[in-house]
Formats: sequence, structure tokens, C-alpha cells
Amino acid sequence: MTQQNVVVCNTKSSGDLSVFPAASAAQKPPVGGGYISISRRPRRVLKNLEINGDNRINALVESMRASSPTHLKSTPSLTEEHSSWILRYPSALDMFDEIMKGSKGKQIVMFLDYDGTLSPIVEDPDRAFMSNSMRKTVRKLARYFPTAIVTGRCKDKVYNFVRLAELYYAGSHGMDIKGPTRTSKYNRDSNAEGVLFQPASEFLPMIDEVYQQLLDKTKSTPGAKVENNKFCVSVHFRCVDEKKWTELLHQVQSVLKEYPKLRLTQGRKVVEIRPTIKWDKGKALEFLLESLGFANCNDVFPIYIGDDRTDEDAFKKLRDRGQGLGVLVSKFPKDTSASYSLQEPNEVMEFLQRLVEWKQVSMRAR
Ligand SMILES: O=P(O)(O)OC[C@H]1O[C@H](O[C@H]2O[C@H](CO)[C@@H](O)[C@H](O)[C@H]2O)[C@H](O)[C@@H](O)[C@@H]1O
Repeated sequence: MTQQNVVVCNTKSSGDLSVFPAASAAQKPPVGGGYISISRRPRRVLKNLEINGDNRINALVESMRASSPTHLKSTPSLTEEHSSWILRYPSALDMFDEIMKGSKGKQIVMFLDYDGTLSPIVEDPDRAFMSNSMRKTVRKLARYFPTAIVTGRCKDKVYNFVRLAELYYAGSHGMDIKGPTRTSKYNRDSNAEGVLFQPASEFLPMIDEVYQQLLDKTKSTPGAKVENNKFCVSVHFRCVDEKKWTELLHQVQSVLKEYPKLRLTQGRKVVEIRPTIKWDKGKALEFLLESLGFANCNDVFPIYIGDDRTDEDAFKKLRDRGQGLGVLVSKFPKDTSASYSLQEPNEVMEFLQRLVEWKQVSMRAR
């Protein structure tokens, strides 16, 4: 969280746009909106899409620039903007008692994003380690509440960072879901260990192919990093000179234009290539609630904590269901469907610790 700053951006969640076919997506302004859809089309249309593609690339570069710390420093109204933003999205720590009142009589279920939420943002994605104190906190949390990690990362990679077998894991933006492998209160009587869902498995060979091509295509751009997340691929910009961002996006586009079944979403100094299926973190949240037996229940209170645009799908899902709440992790004003905010992973840990203590106290009082 410390290295990434965020300015007000478009509210569109990645899921919103994912349902549009390429032609409709072309009419949507992409600034901060989630993704570019590049499709193989008959020649005349392709020309139009290429022009639109360039426009989108420029818009995407602008959006990435706007969210970089150097640009934020020159924003005079930032403090004022932040004050009014925090009134709309108050700190989940300050509002802890109210939040707990809202959950009264309901089963809390926890959903946690990984990067920027449980671990601070760092330059090297392979070194985004979680602190031992955060691990201890999440372990305790899972003793009292069913807990899932929902991430854009490959499931196995995030498991290696978190190393808690009692959790649910939804990797590749929810396209790779797995139940706990260690028995806990929440899976003893259920079929949790058997929970396994991979709605995009047919895309595996395509994703591997695209990964290889992206590795090759982007190797001429210093600092670019391509990460294979199994059902999606990330192309990292964080260590690339800003002047080279457009070039890098053109390299990505040149690969993607041959794959109309893949789409592009934007994250924190990263673009993510994923299947065009109607599946996102919001759908994963819903799937996990069903797996836990809360399909049509009113007595469930899901809490989703995340920092990125792809988490907006989950925040929106909770709003649509009228259940629980979303907490956005951000130090800077950002348009969101979450209800509350926390500034950085340390505050996330504090919030989780308070939840554990609250539960312990309420159990003792029984
Ligand atoms: O859904 P998430 O768990 O938030 O995953 C989204 C992406 O997170 C990772 O990238 C981000 O964190 C990196 C490490 O701090 C940082 O270097 C990068 O700039 C961020 O975008 C991950 O590496 C990506 O594959 C995920 O898609």
C-alpha cells in the first residue's frame, strides 16, 4: 500500500464490462474502467477497433500515470478531497462497534484479498511476503470465522505466501477455488475439502501459450515482468520507465489481438489477461457462500476486504445482495462500491485482531 497512490477513478468494476462483447466494449470509455477488449474481426471493423485500441491504450497509460505518486503530489485539493471521501467511506476501525452491531445474530464470513491487503505492495511480485504477525492474526481469525483468500494470483503461489491450510482459496480472480485441507470448525461437517471449482479450465492451454508469447514480446522492455497466474497472466509495469508504458501496452496488444477469447483488466501498475468468461471475484464470493451453506440465508454477514479494482466486483456483489459490507484498503480517495475504508495492511491486521477479540468476548459472555 505504501508505494501505490490512488486518485479518484472510474467506478466501473472489471465485472461490469466483462459481460459486453468486444463491439460494445469498444464504445465504452476505458479510463480506469477495468479493461480493454481486443477482438479478431473482419478487416473493416478490425481497422476501427485498432484505432479504438490505440485510444484505449492512451487512456490506460493516462489512467496509470494519474495514479502514480509523483502526479498526486501536485494535486492541491488532495487533503480536502480526502476529508470528504473519508466521510463517505469511514474507517472500519473507527466504525468497528457499529459494524459489529450490524452483524448481530449473523454468521460473519471473511473474504480477504492478498496483495495490498494482507501484504504491502512491493516492487518484486515474487517477494510480496506476508508478515508472521499477519499470518498469526489470519490463523486466529479462521478459528472463529470461515475465511477465504480471494486473489488475482495463482492459487498455489498465494498458498505459499499464506501457508494456512484451514482457509478457502480462490486464485486467478476466483477461477481456481479450493476448500480447506485442514479440518476446522467450519468444514468438519461439510464437504469443504471437496470444494474445487475451475470454471475456466478449458483456457489453460491458451493462457500458457499467451504467457510464452508475452514473455518473448516484452523482453525488449526493461523492467517488464510477466507472471503466469494459471488461468490469467499479469504484465507488470511497476519497474518500467513511464516513457515505455505505451510501448509495453502495444506489445501486449500485439499478442492479444490474436486471442478474441481473452480480455485485459487493469490493476495496480499491472494489466491482467484473462478469459472472457462471466466470472470474477464477486461470483467467487457468491460461490463460496453457497459452498458454505449460505446460499439463500439472511443470517450471514460477509465482510470483504480488498484494495484493487478487481475487488470492486465483490464489493458490488455484497451491495446487490444487501448483505455484509466491503472495506476498501486505500490511503487515497478512490471511487468504490465498498462501505468503509482502511489505509494499509497494518490497519487490516488491527481490524482482524479486533474481530477476533470481539468474538472471544462475546463467546465468554454466553
Ligand atoms: O488480487 P490481488 O491479490 O490483489 O492480486 C492482484 C495482483 O497482485 C500482484 O501484483 C500487485 O502486487 C505486487 C507485489 O506487491 C506489485 O509488485 C504489483 O505492482 C501489484 O500489481 C500480483 O503480482 C499480480 O499477479 C496480481 O494480479
